[in-house]
Amino acid sequence: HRPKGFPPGPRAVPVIGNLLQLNLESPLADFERLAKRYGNIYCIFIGSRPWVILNGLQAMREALVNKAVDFSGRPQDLMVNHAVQMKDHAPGVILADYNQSWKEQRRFGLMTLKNFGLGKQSMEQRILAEIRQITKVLEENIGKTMRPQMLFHNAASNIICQILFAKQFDYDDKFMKYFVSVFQKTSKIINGRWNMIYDSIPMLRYLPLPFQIAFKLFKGAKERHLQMLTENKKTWVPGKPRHFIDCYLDELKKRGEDGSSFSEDQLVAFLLDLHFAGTETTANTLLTAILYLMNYPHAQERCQQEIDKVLDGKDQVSYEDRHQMPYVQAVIHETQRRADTVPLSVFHKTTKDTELMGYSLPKGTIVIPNLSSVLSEEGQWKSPHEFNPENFLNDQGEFFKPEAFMPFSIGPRVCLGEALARMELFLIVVTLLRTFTFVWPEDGGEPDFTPVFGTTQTPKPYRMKVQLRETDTSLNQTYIPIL
Ligand code: HEM
Repeated sequence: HRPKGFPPGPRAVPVIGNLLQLNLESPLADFERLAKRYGNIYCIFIGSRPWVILNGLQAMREALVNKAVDFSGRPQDLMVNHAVQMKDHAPGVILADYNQSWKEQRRFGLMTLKNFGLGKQSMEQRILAEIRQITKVLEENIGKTMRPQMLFHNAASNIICQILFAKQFDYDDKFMKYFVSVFQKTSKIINGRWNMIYDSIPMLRYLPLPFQIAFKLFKGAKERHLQMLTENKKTWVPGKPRHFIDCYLDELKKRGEDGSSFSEDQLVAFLLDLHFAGTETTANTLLTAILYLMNYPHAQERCQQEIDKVLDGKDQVSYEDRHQMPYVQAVIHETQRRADTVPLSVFHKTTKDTELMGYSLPKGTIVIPNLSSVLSEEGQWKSPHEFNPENFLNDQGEFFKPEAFMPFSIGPRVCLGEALARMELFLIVVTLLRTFTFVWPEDGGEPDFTPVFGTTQTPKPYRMKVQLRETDTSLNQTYIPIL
């Protein structure tokens, strides 16, 4: 049943709604087709429930920024809630509804991440430490062809683990491998065929279908995070925080029983949120970066020239150097645009009866920001459908960021880890390109740039050839024969 004044959409059938009209492997092409037919706001039915899809910059800005309060809720009764949320009073931050508790947790999370950027053991140092591990693995593979999937997942996971637990794991560590695998698997189950089926047909929820796997995996992940918390509590010294857990425990102690939203259950939920969101997103963006750099060797070479010029005589890159590297910045942003890492954002919900571009949306309507549609929207980009760093360069060759660049979403729910993610992408890409050249193997076949759909999209698995750059003399000694 379509409420009065509701956005238009395809006719739905009872019980399953529009389910059979969507390609459940990836609904993105269907969403684009429906936008052409019905406009930038339309509605589909998943089961008996309407989902309103927002497309294009204008609708996104109108809802998420101009009417931010009305559109910043989160649905509470979808498969993802049932899978991730073990306790009602501890929703964490990603899936928390728009309320005081979410505000407190989010503010604390932002502050804590920011404070890690200060002091001696700054965020930048932590990332650079991880880059040394990546470089070691790549050095072992010079002249060889390797699959980089695990490497970048391990590295991204390790950076967030340094913040959460002050731990940098070896790449064959069991704890780390467990989480990387949980995140890879669940990211595909919680957005795709299985969540749509679960959310459409409640009757099927108890059958042994793949969504049960997601439930089990998240439960296991939470148990391990709880273990981490229990262990760290034994050595916690109030007022001397070593990592995120300690900061949270300090806050909890400070607040006492003040009725705020802080609790150990919330902390465990927060750890999972940051660990998950911090691993899959950055890893898949990096994988996309290498995929494009290999297949656009001129772009790779131009980055290397810029890097060599700016870093001449320096030991290592610093995040400040980005201001002198407009082309590298453009390439990284273009990679993010093409990676389209979180295509449908995290689902939103209206917090009250509201209106959007002439349509009425009752309180509690599920709203899906189709970020993917903005990242390739015609009229917003010089080359909307191709890889072209010029999308981010003006006529003077200076870096600029078009308004339609929103891989982190916009508005009050904008990605909490944006600053960290951008720092990671810059430091990692620059350091790797300074030392290595990445080459698409001769027997690599035609590259396929279409990502595999999920909450986070993944480039199709590929192989890369690692070459040491000729300019790096320290590792590239020439043999001089003795006469
Ligand atoms: C390239 C990397 C990343 C991308 C593309 C990305 C993208 C996104 C998007 C699209 C959202 C949903 C925003 C919305 O609901 O409108 C989000 C939320 C979030 N992200 Fe990220 N993210 C990235 C990295 C990270 C990292 C490294 C962290 C952890 C430190 C993180 C933590 C979060 C959290 C906690 C939220 C929930 C915010 C809230 O609901 O208030 N993300 N991210």
